[in-house]
Amino acid sequence: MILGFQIGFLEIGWVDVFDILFVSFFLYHVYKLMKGSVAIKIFLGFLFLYLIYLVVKAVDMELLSIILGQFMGVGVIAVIVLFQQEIRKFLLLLGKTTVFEEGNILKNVQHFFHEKYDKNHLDVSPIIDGIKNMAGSNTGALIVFSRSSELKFFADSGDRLEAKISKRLIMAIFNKHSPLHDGAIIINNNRIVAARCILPVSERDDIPAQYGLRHRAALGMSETTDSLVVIVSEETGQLTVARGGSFEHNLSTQEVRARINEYLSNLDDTKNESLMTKAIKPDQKEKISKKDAKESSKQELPVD
Ligand SMILES: Nc1ncnc2c1ncn2[C@@H]1O[C@H](COP(=O)(O)OP(=O)(O)OP(=O)(O)O)[C@@H](O)[C@H]1O
Repeated sequence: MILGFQIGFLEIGWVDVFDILFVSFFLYHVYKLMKGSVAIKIFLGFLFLYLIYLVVKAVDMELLSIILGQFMGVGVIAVIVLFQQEIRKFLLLLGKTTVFEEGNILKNVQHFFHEKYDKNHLDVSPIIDGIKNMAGSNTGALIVFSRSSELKFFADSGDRLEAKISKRLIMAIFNKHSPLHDGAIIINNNRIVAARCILPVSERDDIPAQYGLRHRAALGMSETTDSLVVIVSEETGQLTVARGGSFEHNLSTQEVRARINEYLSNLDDTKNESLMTKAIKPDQKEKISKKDAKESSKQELPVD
């Protein structure tokens, strides 16, 4: 061992320091992933059992340490089964922060040759116009923006469209009588990739009761993927953005436009924390009335 320093009888090497730092970093990220979900309670239960096991082993309580030892032996399998959702999220998180992310290598090459390359070339205006109209008429909508991949897994859960974006198409999809209105649309690379997509539902237990499945699905999608999800509430016409496992509620269409543009231009990577400061709080129960939503839509630019 490369000796670093000594505290009393403890010899601490630099490798130990890195080991401790790495484990702290790992545990912190595991905690962040699980925060607010039921899994954190199971995780703490496991941790508690493991600590008891260590104590029991240290004081040589044979019978108990054999029983707990058996339990710890199958612990890895139990952990994989119990935490499959979290492990999936963690691996996705690892994947999306590496150069191997889908499209990432290509993007970097394009960046290298064309500094001003705009990744998505997305004109947000028709989408914002559609959102404005849907908010005014209390038409529920779920719109997923993805800057890096077409989210194939989720796109395949719905109906492939590969359609050019237009305000009328978006409104037609989410029209209550449309066979495509249920679920989410996915937008990537300046096209509507798919409609009627099923998103993963967040398991967080601190989401206020007034937010139903549409909001849960948006939050779940933002937890598991690097996407930005816009929700138009059918009940209130209120606009919400979900990103990185947080909500921003009660946004104006201009604010939604800004969030989408920031997301697509990558600016929010560094500002994401500050943008998402309005994470859901139990007391955040204000709802925009139908009238307010209509008035706010009138203040926006006229739609074509
Ligand atoms: N897993 C899912 N993936 C995609 N869309 C979903 C999912 N679950 C529900 N939805 C959509 O949400 C709709 C139900 O919304 P619900 O009223 O429960 O949500 P809400 O959050 O209260 O929204 P609203 O404010 O619009 O009422 C469904 O009709 C469906 O279109």
